Amino acid sequence: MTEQRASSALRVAIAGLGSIGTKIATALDQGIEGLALSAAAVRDPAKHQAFIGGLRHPPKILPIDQLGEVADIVVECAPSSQLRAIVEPAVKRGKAVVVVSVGGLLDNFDLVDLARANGGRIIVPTGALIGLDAVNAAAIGTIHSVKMVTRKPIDGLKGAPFIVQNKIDIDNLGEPLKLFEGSAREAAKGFPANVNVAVALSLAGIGPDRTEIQVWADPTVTRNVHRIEVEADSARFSMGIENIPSENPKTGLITALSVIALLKKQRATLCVGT
Ligand SMILES: NC(=O)C1=CN([C@@H]2O[C@H](COP(=O)(O)OP(=O)(O)OC[C@H]3O[C@@H](n4cnc5c(N)ncnc54)[C@H](O)[C@@H]3O)[C@@H](O)[C@H]2O)C=CC1
Ligand SMILES: O=C([O-])CC(=O)C(=O)O
Repeated sequence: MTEQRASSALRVAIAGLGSIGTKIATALDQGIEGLALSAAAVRDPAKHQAFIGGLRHPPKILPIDQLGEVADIVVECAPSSQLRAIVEPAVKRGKAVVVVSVGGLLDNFDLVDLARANGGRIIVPTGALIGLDAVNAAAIGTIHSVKMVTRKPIDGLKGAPFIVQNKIDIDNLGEPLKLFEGSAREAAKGFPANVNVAVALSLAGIGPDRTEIQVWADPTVTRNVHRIEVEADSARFSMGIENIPSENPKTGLITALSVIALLKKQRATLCVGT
């Protein structure tokens, strides 16, 4: 990147260098047109020293609430418990925040008003899902129903609050077990690290209370499988995706790629898809 291009580059900061964050940091470090990695926040700097030192242009390491001071776009990819601490200071400064822990937005929806009041933005990527462009388009008309069925391997569901609180033994399942059926809002409470996709789907369409979801623990699958049916006045469509888990078994590999694709669009001359 020339000096002139570097100085006009959009500065991106990453909150959380886990499964998703490290892939985004690597992509930015390798070069995305018009973007530069300016900073990152980590919980335990010693643990990330080797990764950060291995980057061509190591970013500054800052506390999560300071990322908006050195970035135009902050990418949130930490646990949802950290969402507010990351998003609030950034949108107060009028910055854009890409939120992947989108389930956490439901209990912090005032952040959207805060962003609006300060000229900030909250951007939810398609993430581990598919087809939010079509859902957005259908929502311009009338969507009658959105139904989603999620199946995950046992490792991808372990520790979910719904399973722990209801003392459900999923370790010895011989066949698929339906754990939950209800709204995306309720699902996000019971499975905060599993159904961000359902919340993203709901925000693109008819909201978290009307979007219906089933969550299955399925010992017969090796991928995170999501199937969606949308019934609208413009179209009826079915979508499905079978995500290969990343090193975090709860998180599909495609999630980080979705954010990288979104970042690429920020300065791309040719943009395809909404
Ligand atoms: N929207 C979507 O489609 C999807 C969203 N997700 C969500 O994305 C988020 C990130 O997922 P992964 O990268 O797989 O998680 P991960 O557990 O691999 O990484 C999270 C990172 O955040 C770090 N962290 C925790 N507290 C921190 C703090 N106070 N300051 C800085 N860093 C901190 C952790 O040390 C860890 O490195 C999760 O909330 C997950 O549920 C996951 C998959 C799909
Ligand atoms: O990666 C997936 O398949 C979906 C996921 O974890 C989430 O929505 O949080």
